[in-house]
Amino acid sequence: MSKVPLVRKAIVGATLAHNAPTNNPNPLVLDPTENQWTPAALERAGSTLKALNRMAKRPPVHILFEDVGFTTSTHKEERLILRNVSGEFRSGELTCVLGPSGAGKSTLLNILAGYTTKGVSGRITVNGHARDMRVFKKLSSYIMQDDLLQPRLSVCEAMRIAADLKLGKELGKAEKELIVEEILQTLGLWEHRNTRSEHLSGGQSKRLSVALELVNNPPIIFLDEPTTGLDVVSIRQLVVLLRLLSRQGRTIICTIHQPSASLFSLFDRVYVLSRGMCCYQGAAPLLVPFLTEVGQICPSTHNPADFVVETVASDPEASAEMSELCQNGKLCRKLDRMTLRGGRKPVLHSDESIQRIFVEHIAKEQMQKMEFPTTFLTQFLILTKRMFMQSRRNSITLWIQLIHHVVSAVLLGSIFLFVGNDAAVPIVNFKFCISVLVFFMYTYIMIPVLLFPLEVRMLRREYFNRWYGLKAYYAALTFSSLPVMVLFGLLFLVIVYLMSGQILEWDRFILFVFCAILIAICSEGFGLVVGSAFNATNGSIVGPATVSPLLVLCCYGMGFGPYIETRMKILMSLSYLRYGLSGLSIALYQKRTSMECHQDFCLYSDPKLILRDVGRILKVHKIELYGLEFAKVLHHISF
Ligand SMILES: Nc1ncnc2c1ncn2[C@@H]1O[C@H](COP(=O)(O)OP(=O)(O)OP(=O)(O)O)[C@@H](O)[C@H]1O
Repeated sequence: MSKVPLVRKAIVGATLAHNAPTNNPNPLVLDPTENQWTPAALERAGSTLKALNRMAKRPPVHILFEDVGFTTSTHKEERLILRNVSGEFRSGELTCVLGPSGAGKSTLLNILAGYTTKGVSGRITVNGHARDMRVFKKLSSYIMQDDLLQPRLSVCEAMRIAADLKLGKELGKAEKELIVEEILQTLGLWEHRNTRSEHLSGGQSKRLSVALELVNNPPIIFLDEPTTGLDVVSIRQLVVLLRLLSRQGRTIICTIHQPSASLFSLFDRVYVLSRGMCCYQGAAPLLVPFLTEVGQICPSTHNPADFVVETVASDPEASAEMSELCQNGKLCRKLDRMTLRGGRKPVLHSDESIQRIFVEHIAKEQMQKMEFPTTFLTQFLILTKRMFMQSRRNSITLWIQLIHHVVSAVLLGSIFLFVGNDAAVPIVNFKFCISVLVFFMYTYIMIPVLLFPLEVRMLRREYFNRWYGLKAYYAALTFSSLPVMVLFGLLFLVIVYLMSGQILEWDRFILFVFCAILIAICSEGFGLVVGSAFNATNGSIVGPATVSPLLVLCCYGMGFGPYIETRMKILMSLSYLRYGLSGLSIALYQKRTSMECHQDFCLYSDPKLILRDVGRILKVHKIELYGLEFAKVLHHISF
């Protein structure tokens, strides 16, 4: 019998037993007729995630913030986005941050999660200690509104990679498998485990985002607008799931646009923001009595969430009064006893026990001294494997690249047909070198300029949630692009080298290929810099616009090489392309016999003269060394 069915049986036995009478295979999908969070549903869901909680133990987290302000400044004005708001989010509770559009909900979440740090004032404490971002980032997960999933990976593959990166050596392979399966079962994704992420529905994608972040069992999870774009059923499933996660001792904070009345009742705590001020903080059932205190009577037929948002948005006076009454978040309306309708009680810890567990956890973290759960080498290997898998499955892109290389090679070869050994047209052969340079430059700059901005959005989530370091990511990215670059580049170069009739000597050809690949690697590094700083639209303007002057500088001096002015030489030394062009022309002309002359007189029969006159002066070995060093430096900078 295979291991997986055994594991599955062990984990979900109880769940399936519960589901049998209702014939409901997914513990979180409530019956269509079941419009409430019933004891049965809670019991079904509560029987899951046991392995995760047992194996990846984490301390509960209370987060307290006092007088948090956020100001943005432009050259024209300073804008106060958050006005000294206070509040507290506790473990075992599901909190909803409500407010009209532009109230500052995402800003508050960004600040609490540590995503925004500049321009922030106030105090944030975690379990009574000042927030230490190094520890806090390992304990928290932030699921952003526009989170993208890694394409071309199945649900199971994505989860396994997340487990390898986030759990490291903390757990063995079998335990990770168990956790992955348990989470997928709980989130109702097990039956879609072999579906690629790009084929998942909106609700399933959101659940996968949550599943990926759950792998290391973070005790605090922030979600920005997790329900955007989902239908009513998916929204309900997701909120029910979040409630289950909070019931197991986690602190879950999410912003939600207009929850329905039944959905609103699933939240333990509500935090209302308006114009950067806190207008209410406390238990969801106490919101309506609070509104009554400020003269805003919510009709019994009205959804309290809609009512409060409408009130604070349309009535600034009421909003100010509410803010004053709750002291901008300092006062929290609490239920005497946290009661759940028919469900299990949340795991609530005493403040003293939380303090003790947390201090122990910090001591353990400080002993480990590791910023990420895995070493650089492990991150590099896992990421390289993931990138190889993705590029292998992206067959259309590979075909396009292959056709691009072959067609361009045949075109270039036809233009420069058999010019390689003809002393009558030496400058034409030099132009051949420039054409090869331009091909590698544009091809390998434009790929990252167009594709990397999308990748950056995925990278942002994974890096922020401490999956891996940037060095490991860029090393894996460069390494994983090498095979395609070398293979297709070689194909291109074989075609153009033969068609243009260059001298057939192995060492010459190898040096020519080596220089061309170095140009490609440097150009890719340049493209990554542009792609990480600009979106695809701006990048496709900035990329070529930046590289064009470098191209001009690299070709300067053609025909009057020995007379290039010193200031121009200095400027030219800034262009990595110049070193590339020197390398290519040296590969073709250095130490070779005189070129064939089919006319009475050929000025450039001696290849040394060509090198001199096109500005590739004869200090050949020095140029080569500088070129390689500069290429290395440029590539490092791009890291
Ligand atoms: N970095 C920034 N620079 C300038 N203005 C900002 C910045 N960040 C946020 N704002 C402004 O702060 C206000 C609050 O933005 P925020 O995204 O937090 O609102 P929100 O409540 O999440 O709105 P929505 O529900 O529409 O997403 C908005 O007016 C926004 O324009």
